[in-house]
Amino acid sequence: MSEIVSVSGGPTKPEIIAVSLSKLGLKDGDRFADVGCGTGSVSIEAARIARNLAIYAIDARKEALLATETNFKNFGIKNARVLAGEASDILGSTESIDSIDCAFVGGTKNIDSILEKLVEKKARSIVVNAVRIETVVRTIEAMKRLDIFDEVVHVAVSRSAPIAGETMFKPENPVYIVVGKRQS
Ligand SMILES: C[S@@+](CC[C@H](N)C(=O)[O-])C[C@H]1O[C@@H](n2cnc3c(N)ncnc32)[C@H](O)[C@@H]1O
Repeated sequence: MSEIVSVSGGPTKPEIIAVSLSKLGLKDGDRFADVGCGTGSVSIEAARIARNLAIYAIDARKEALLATETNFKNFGIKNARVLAGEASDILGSTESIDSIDCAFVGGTKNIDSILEKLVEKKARSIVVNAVRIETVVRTIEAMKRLDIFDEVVHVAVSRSAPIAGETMFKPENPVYIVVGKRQS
């Protein structure tokens, strides 16, 4: 089994990916956008849940794109396009992507614009991960303006760690999972 190549900010912790993808509700054949893909770990897990996904992995950082390409190759991810640049520009262009069914947003720079573009692309389900409270509030407000706000889940995970031959728990940074659904 390959080890995932990491970059700063990623990979997203597996427990956070699990809750995020369960909220997303992927279906076989969906067009899935991994916005701010970092290492691509969310796309890799998404491809285990749903068959024949068309994956659009987007990041503005060169090192993230290189890690995603390596990880996709090592984990046998097919039918994926790795797109370089500002997500709101890429999602706004009809040349790169004509429609999206579900989107995971792990990179929240320009979140208002990203959400607008995902709604224009007819996304039925959007999940945003945020650690800063200001980003959480901005995301909720933008989703309410766009009439897609569903819920926020605050996830706090503690992981076992050895101590003097026994076991203690160390807390991970809490993450807010903000969920948007198309009303219809
Ligand atoms: C926290 S990391 C994502 C981690 C990723 N989910 C993983 O599992 O590796 C956030 C990433 O989003 C990217 N990013 C943030 N805002 C962006 C934007 N507006 N457009 C493109 N990339 C963005 C950053 O470059 C960074 O690589």
